[in-house]
Amino acid sequence: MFLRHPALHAFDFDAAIVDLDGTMVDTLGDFSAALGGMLADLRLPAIAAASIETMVGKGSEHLIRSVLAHVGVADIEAVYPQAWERYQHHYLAINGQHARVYDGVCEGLEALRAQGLRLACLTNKPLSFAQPLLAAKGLDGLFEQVFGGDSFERKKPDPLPLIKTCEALGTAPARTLMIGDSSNDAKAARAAGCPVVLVDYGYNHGEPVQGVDADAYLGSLVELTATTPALSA
Ligand SMILES: O=C(O)COP(=O)(O)O
Ligand SMILES: [Mg+2]
Repeated sequence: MFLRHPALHAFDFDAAIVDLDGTMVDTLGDFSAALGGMLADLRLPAIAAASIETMVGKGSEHLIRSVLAHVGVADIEAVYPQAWERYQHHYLAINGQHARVYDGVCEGLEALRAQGLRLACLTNKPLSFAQPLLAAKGLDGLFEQVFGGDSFERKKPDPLPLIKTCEALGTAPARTLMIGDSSNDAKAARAAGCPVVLVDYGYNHGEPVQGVDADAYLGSLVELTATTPALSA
């Protein structure tokens, strides 16, 4: 199939790999609630959601270490094991309750599937957080494969998770489109040889996503649908 977006006319795809946080679901409220519970349990100061937003995208371990540094913990590794245990406890208790699916996600992905693309979800979130979240938001049925930040030896921006996801789908990276919201998705895609589009409404470490090397930037996943014959032919 051909995608409608002007920058993508040259590409022909068999599958798409879709990021979760900041691309399909706005999870900042969940991150904020879980980290708030963790910090309270550790008797540490609270952190604002705006600060958390800049730290999301490289997985839970990186997020927890960044938050501990931000609130002034000197010996992060000494606190880390308990912080991770408390974070996991709180996240699983509220998973999805302070999160919402972005406009256009279901329509966009259903249209890609209707045109024959195979879909996988690849997130840096732990798989045990990702699976219940997708199910709670009614997104789980869209994907043949779901992989988390702990599914492979390394996380995005390393290309390994994308290469492994292409292998699981049985598709060539050059014919597998990465759809993400951050430099982690784009760097991983470039290194794996996958074309990549980025949404402009997610979390990119506080930086405008247009500054990241990608094939196109989207305001909504519906922009990926090939409903315009003149453009999709
Ligand atoms: O957990 C994170 O850091 C973000 O996960 P993502 O890969 O779905 O954006
Ligand atoms: Mg993301």
